[in-house]
Amino acid sequence: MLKLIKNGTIVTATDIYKAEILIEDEKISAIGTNLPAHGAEIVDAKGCYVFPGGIDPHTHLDMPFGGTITKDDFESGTIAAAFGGTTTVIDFCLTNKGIPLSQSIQTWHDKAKDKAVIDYGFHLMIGEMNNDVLKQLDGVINGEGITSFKVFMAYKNVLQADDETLFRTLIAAKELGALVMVHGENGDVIDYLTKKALEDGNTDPIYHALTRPPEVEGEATGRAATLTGLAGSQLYVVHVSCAEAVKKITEARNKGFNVWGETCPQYLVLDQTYLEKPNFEGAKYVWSPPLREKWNQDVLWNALKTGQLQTIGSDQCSFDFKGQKELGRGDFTKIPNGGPMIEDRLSILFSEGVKKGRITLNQFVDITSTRIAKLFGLFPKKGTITVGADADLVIFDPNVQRTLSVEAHHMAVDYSAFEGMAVTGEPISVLVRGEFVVHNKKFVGTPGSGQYLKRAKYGMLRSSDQDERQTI
Ligand SMILES: NC(=O)NCCC(=O)O
Ligand SMILES: [Zn+2]
Ligand SMILES: [Zn+2]
Repeated sequence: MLKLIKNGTIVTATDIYKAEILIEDEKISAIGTNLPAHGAEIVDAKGCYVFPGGIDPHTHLDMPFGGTITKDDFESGTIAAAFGGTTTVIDFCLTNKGIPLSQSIQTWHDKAKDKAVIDYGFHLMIGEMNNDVLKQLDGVINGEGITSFKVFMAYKNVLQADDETLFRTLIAAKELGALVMVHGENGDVIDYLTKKALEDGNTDPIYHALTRPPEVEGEATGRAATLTGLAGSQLYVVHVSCAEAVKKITEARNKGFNVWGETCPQYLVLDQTYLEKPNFEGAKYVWSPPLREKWNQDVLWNALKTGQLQTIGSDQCSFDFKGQKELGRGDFTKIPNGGPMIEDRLSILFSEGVKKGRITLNQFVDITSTRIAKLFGLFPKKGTITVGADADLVIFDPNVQRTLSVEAHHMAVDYSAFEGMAVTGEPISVLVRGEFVVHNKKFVGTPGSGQYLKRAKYGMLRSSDQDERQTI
């Protein structure tokens, strides 16, 4: 079925212009003015921007963590993502030591395949590195098209890997063409500080933040960056929350190291005082790294503006307040770490970023979509509006005023991290490969219609699942 999007303003990472978009067989087949309709369904985007679909490089859907399992799975999570203007997620596939990687990947395929309403890929957690794991990586990259690995430097005795594992993963990634992602916090120091806090009777949610000071994020980020330079490899630091970590990334980049950084909407608009909310409500804001003193927000916005940080991920990892976050009443270390952000990523960046003059409209597209597609081997199939690209499009009204709230959102979780926040701008309709998933603010998608994405190696282009081409 043909569709013709008319009267909208197309925005890419580089251009802003008025034109029509013709969609045919899942792809953009023409862009121009006065395009022949050929019986196409006409989609009126008057007064709206047309963005490439958002790509969320950092989600945890249907993930066991903290003695429970995230509330949003691949169905509710991707529906919420679509309402927020995201058409692709890259979720973290957890692994267990000694278990074949293919088994863990299959578990993640099973979680996603009948549920996702938008397209999806996986990053693979590396918890140990040895010859047996090394042998399996060729299949992971060339078979599964998983071209990014995640190493946790925190969560001691749970997910944390040691420095040898990180270093060997960096070396392997360089040889194989993968991007290494790190959760940059010093897990050993955090482990000591949390034990000490509990011994001293400090059990409230605020101690989650006080036992993970910015220095432990800066130290781990700097260590990972140094090891990346030594290995001549490539690194992507997830969920950067503070000035200390931005500084380490900037220093590494200034030395010419291939180091990239992501921040998240929560660090841009919320601060550490949220963990002090009474009646244990601070638990709603417990995630890692923690929220920081407010002044860090200016540093993060400036880093996005100047390119010291390049992307924004949601770090969606949602737990209900009732029954899940409450597991940590009387012991903050038992509060499941994570929050619900998948739906609000674009809206917050647009409203607080573009509307307030902190970033440009083109930067907004680059930060939420294009750069992510390039770093994670999806460009130009995803991440831009061009002939031949997947017709993943967001029709976005830049003038709607609304309030973020648990009643208005579509995540399965029982609270909003951004409750009461006024934002300007809203995705009105969202298409994935030419089909509406959200149409005039109503969900019209189908669970299971989302496709698994095999991604190109680091620095390579991807036009289809089969096609990997020249270095960007
Ligand atoms: N961020 C968080 O607290 N939970 C999700 C897991 C992670 O990204 O560290
Ligand atoms: Zn993390
Ligand atoms: Zn995460």
